[in-house]
Order: sequence, then structure tokens, then C-alpha cells
Amino acid sequence: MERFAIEGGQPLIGSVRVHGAKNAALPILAASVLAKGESVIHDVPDLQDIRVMESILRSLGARVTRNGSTVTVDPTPIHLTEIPDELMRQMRSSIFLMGPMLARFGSVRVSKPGGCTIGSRPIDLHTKGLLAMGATIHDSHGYMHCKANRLKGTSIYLDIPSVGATENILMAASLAEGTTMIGNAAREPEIVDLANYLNKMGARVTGAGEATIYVEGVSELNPVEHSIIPDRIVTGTLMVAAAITRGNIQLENVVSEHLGVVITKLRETGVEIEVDRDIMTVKSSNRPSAVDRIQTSYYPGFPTDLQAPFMSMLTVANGTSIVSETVFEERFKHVSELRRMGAQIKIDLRTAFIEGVSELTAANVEATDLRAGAALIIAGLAANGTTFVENTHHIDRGYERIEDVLCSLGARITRIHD
Ligand SMILES: CC(=O)N[C@H]1[C@@H](OP(=O)(O)OP(=O)(O)OC[C@H]2O[C@@H](n3ccc(=O)[nH]c3=O)[C@H](O)[C@@H]2O)O[C@H](CO)[C@@H](O)[C@@H]1O
Ligand SMILES: C=C(OP(=O)(O)O)C(=O)O
Repeated sequence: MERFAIEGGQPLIGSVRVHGAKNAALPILAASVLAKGESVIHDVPDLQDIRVMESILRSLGARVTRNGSTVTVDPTPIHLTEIPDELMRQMRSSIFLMGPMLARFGSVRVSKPGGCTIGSRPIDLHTKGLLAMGATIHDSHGYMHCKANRLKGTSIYLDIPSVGATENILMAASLAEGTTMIGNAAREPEIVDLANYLNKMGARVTGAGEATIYVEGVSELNPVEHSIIPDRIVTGTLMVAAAITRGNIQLENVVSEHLGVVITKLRETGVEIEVDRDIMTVKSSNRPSAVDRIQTSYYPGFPTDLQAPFMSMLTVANGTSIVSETVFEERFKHVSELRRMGAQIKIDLRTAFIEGVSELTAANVEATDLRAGAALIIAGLAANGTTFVENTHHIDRGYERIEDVLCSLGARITRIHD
């Protein structure tokens, strides 16, 4: 077991580069099986979830190598179509192999994916989409065996603009016969990055980033080189960390357009933000002001993945803030831990009322999931005393060596191996 020890009270100062986006790299690595030959993907963060994706690809027979942040995948030797249950259970994104494996090899056997416990997270929209394209899915002993000769393009309307379902259908449709229309599609920047990757491979995807996506299927895709977009959630997390510590940081490799609502809300709290091409400066010298309302939503709304980190900052704001979580049913698990540190938060169903206190106090707290863990680190950076955050493995799923990044900005944080 590992935990972080964070000595609070140091303002973050300096400059860091933001790594590539986990949520773009995962579907793109899965999509690499659609091509015949070696794909080269740059700026792939070295994270636990990415290592699991690499292990899944290897377990199927693919050759996967890493050199720095460049990952090369050659799916040519793939000879198995069953994803081992122990790998499926390690993360939600294991389900990303369903669409591309089915489209390329006509068969895939998967069990229910694991992932952060932030809600029920069904996969009905993924399976409905593939069924509509002509796949058969046989459920038995906890496994789903999916088969198809060649998938057929069709019109699919998603009840919810699910990121994962949009991506799975998009990948499957690329090699289907005919045109697929995805209505009420997710519009996240990671969808656009996946579509750009597929189009480089020879796919015909239009409308990615909009609510209706069209995919004209082709019979073959080619391996290509691609660079992953910067991680907007890591960027947002570091912005909030700078704000709560009254710091002054420069973030390199940022796409500010991906963070519109986050920048607006942070400016409302009094944080100064300047953008010069892909460099963002975040500066704060005063106690933040409370915000009237934050409501998580699908892109371009406020990202649910930044709800917990943002809430940490609001615990020390001047006034009462209101934060509603509409995407996942159980994404307030950080609240009880923040209360241990002196935060004053009341919950009414899916809305939190945060009455800002002048100071947080250090405590032993537990990361229950990835972003809850990030939120506790942020709280620890500002708290009086030394905070211990248990269960670092959740945080390692999404932040590459977070303690090194924060230490390079002047934080005092160490990883303890018990
Ligand atoms: C690897 C990755 O990209 N993860 C992100 C992705 O997760 P993920 O793709 O799992 O999230 P979805 O967009 O699918 O989920 C949104 C909502 O739709 C529901 N739903 C989803 C699929 C389905 O078949 N049926 C269904 O009911 C979910 O329970 C949830 O309430 O988008 C989430 C929402 O922005 C982010 O928090 C995750 O960081
Ligand atoms: C919930 C997240 O990831 P995943 O969908 O991989 O569980 C996240 O990145 O915050």
C-alpha cells in the first residue's frame, strides 16, 4: 500500500508541461487494432490505465512497445479474441476493445468492465449500437460473446451522449459496410481526437465534435502516426491547485478552448488566467470567492471529472458555493473525506452546498476514486499540517507521477511505501 504525505501551505510557483490525455489515448490505442501494421502514437501518458490497455493488447497477441511517451502497436500477430477477465475488471476503458475487435476480427469475448465506483455505469448504449449494426451478443457466465460477419451501417440514436458508447460505435462503424449516423453523440475533444486518428488511417468520419456524426465505412484501414491531445482534466486540476495555494504557474501544452467553462468559473472566483497560444498562466493572490452554481454536464458543460478538484478549492472560498453533479450518481465520495479536514459541506441528493471556511486542517484521508484522490491532494496542498492520502493507486490511473509534478512547482509531497 502507498500513500501521499502532503505538507500544506506552499504556494505553487513555476512551469510544467501537461501530458497527453488519458481519455484520448485509451480509445486510440484500442482503435490501433483496426489497421494492418504498426501504428505509432506519441504523447501517450505513462499511467496505470494505459499500462492495462497495453497488457490487454498484448494478451490478444499484439506487439506493443514504449519508448518515452511514444507507444507503438502492431496488431498483426493478434490471434485471440477473448479479453482476460482480470484485465477487463481493472478499468472501464477495457470495453473500448469491443467495437474495434468485432469490426476487424468478427468476434470478441468480454466480461463486465471495472473502473471507478462513481455510479452504476452500464454499457447498454454500447451494446445497443453494435446490435443495431448487426452484431449478435450472447451472454453467458458473466461473459458477452459478440459476433458479426461484417457490421452494417445504420442510424443510431443515443439516449445519453455517452463518451464511451460514441467511441465504440465510431470505431466499429469505420470498417462497417455503408454509412452509420450517430445521433445525440458525445462532443468531447477526445471524440474529435479519435475521429482525427481514424480519418488519418483512411476512415471517413464527419461531424465529430457535433451532436450528429456520420461514418462512411471502408473495407481497410492503414497504420499511421498520431499525437494525443493534451489532458484537459490534468490541466484543470493543476489550475485549481495553483488557485488554492495562491500560486503563480505556467502550464505548457494546453488547449484552452477545451477548458472554456472551467476558465470562466475559475475567473469568477477571482483567479487570473492568461493564455498565449498553448501556454496558460494561472495566478491567484487572494482567498477565492464562492461561485453561485456549478452543474456538471456533457461537453461543453462543466466536466464531471473536475467536480471534485474544484470543490476542494471552494471549501476555502469566501461565501457559500453550490455544486450539482448530474452525470454520475455517486460522485460525492470526496465530501466525507474533505469534512475530516474541516470542510463545511451539506449534501441534498445530487447537490452540495459548500460553506467556505478560512482554513483546512490536515487529516488522514482516503482516495476512493481517481478524481476524489486528486481533490484530496489539492486540499492537502492548502491545509494546515501534514495530510496523508491513502490509496495512491486510484490517482496513478490518471496523473503521471503527480508528486514529481507538484514538487517541481514547490509543493512538499512524498510517496510513502508502507
Ligand atoms: C475513459 C473515458 O473517456 N472516461 C470518461 C468517460 O467515461 P464513460 O465513457 O464511461 O462515460 P459516459 O459518457 O459513457 O457516461 C455518461 C453517463 O451515461 C451513462 N451511460 C453510459 C453508457 C451506457 O451504455 N449507458 C449509460 O447509461 C453513465 O452511467 C453516465 O451516467 O466520460 C465520462 C463523462 O464525461 C468521464 O467522467 C470519464 O472520465
Ligand atoms: C472516471 C474517469 O475515468 P474512467 O472512465 O476511465 O473510469 C476519470 O478519468 O475521471
